[in-house]
Amino acid sequence: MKQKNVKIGLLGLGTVGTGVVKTLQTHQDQIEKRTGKHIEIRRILVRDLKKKRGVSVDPSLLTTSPEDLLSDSEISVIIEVMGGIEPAYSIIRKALQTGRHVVTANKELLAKHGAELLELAEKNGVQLWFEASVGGGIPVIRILQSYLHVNRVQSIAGILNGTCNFILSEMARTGRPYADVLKEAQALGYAEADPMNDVLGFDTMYKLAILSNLAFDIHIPPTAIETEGIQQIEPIDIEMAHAWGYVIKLIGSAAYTEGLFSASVGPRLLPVSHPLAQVNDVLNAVTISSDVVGELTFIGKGAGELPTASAVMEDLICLCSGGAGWRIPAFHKDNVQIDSEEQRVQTCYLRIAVRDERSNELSKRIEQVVHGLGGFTVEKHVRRLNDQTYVTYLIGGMERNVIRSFVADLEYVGLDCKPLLIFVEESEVQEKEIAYVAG
Ligand SMILES: NC(=O)C1=CN([C@@H]2O[C@H](COP(=O)(O)OP(=O)(O)OC[C@H]3O[C@@H](n4cnc5c(N)ncnc54)[C@H](OP(=O)(O)O)[C@@H]3O)[C@@H](O)[C@H]2O)C=CC1
Ligand SMILES: N[C@@H](CC=O)C(=O)O
Repeated sequence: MKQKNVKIGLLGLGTVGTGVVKTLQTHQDQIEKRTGKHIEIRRILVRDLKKKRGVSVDPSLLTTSPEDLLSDSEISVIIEVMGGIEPAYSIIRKALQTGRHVVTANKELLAKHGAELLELAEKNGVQLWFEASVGGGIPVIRILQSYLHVNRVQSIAGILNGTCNFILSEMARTGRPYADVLKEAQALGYAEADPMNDVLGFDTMYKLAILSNLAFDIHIPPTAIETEGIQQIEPIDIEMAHAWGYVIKLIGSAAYTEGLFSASVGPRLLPVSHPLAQVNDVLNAVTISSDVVGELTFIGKGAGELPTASAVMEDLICLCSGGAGWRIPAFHKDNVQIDSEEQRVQTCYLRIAVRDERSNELSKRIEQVVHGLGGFTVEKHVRRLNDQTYVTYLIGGMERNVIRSFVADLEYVGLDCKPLLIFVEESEVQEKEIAYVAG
């Protein structure tokens, strides 16, 4: 980038946009010293001109019309921190087509339209940067883009959603209910505009799709990733997991070997000794396993105003400094063969909640069916809470799809027992097996 004064069009002045403006206000000197450029925010697109802002900005910069940014020939970089598909997608397309570089934090947009937008950027001789789209302040995109050229990445696994990690850690620390902690995550600016994107696992799914595209040099649409959320987890699940030596985390993991890609997102029981088990609060962690360097793990704040603004600003600074020597990210168009994880034999946690008088009958039936399907009960616990009896199990020896269809049947036959199934990430249940427990 040749010009000394770089003029920015900012799309959005919410949590991340506010962090970007604050960081520019407090770090302009350092940026100038390091890049020789002066950064100026020229226009800011918002929805509501009257809204109270968390940072002081000249009100004349605010506009509700994207055209005010796109028609300003002085603007050479668009920073998109508004979220969602439309109007972000159309504005970014126009920005790239009219020769503007784009920096975005929008994981949904990248996961769904990354290949097309990167191609459009290349065609128009501009760049599209998206470090903030995964892992908040952790520079994991940069690592995949610019550090692992000689390595073949075999797998990626991690905690990729700050909101869910905050909810699960806070529930574990305080015993507070899920809905209560979700509200706090929203107030702290961690959650998406629609927090269902966080708790149903979609945000992690988008991030895992982006990482997979970059790490494995293949095209992975987000729909290829089996996804479950944390919305059904109750304090008792966290407590029982803990009693049996586990911690519950929302994990996204993907592997690519011999042309086969497999990936999933869902709550998992991690043994307390697992490296990701002690990654708490809003922290994210990503482990990349590759053939030459081995395992690399990165931990840092995965959401929030300043950590995310840091990633956006680092992209902007790289862009201003030429971004030399970095591989244009792949996002190849060829589709890849998807391998289901459903045939995997995996230990699982099963919880049912029933009215007292039915708990004995139902739990006996569950144990018999599990046994009949080749599984075995490793642990069992019965707890009375309010007007319900919670029966929790650790079950071994069954394929994912077999236990899943058994649990679906429990619901199908009208047993109002609120079943919850969570798979164990790593386990040694063959050694810990105690016996088949039947009444
Ligand atoms: N929050 C976080 O910790 C992180 C967020 N991200 C991503 O960054 C992006 C922004 O997130 P966040 O800052 O939390 O979102 P917010 O909801 O806090 O802010 C969104 C901003 O965009 C503006 N906006 C939204 N839609 C429109 C529209 N149609 N027209 C004009 N303006 C619009 C809003 O205007 P107004 O204020 O007037 O309503 C608001 O200023 C998302 O893609 C998110 O996934 C990525 C990493 C972390
Ligand atoms: N809602 C997201 C924000 C960052 O990507 C999260 O909680 O991780």
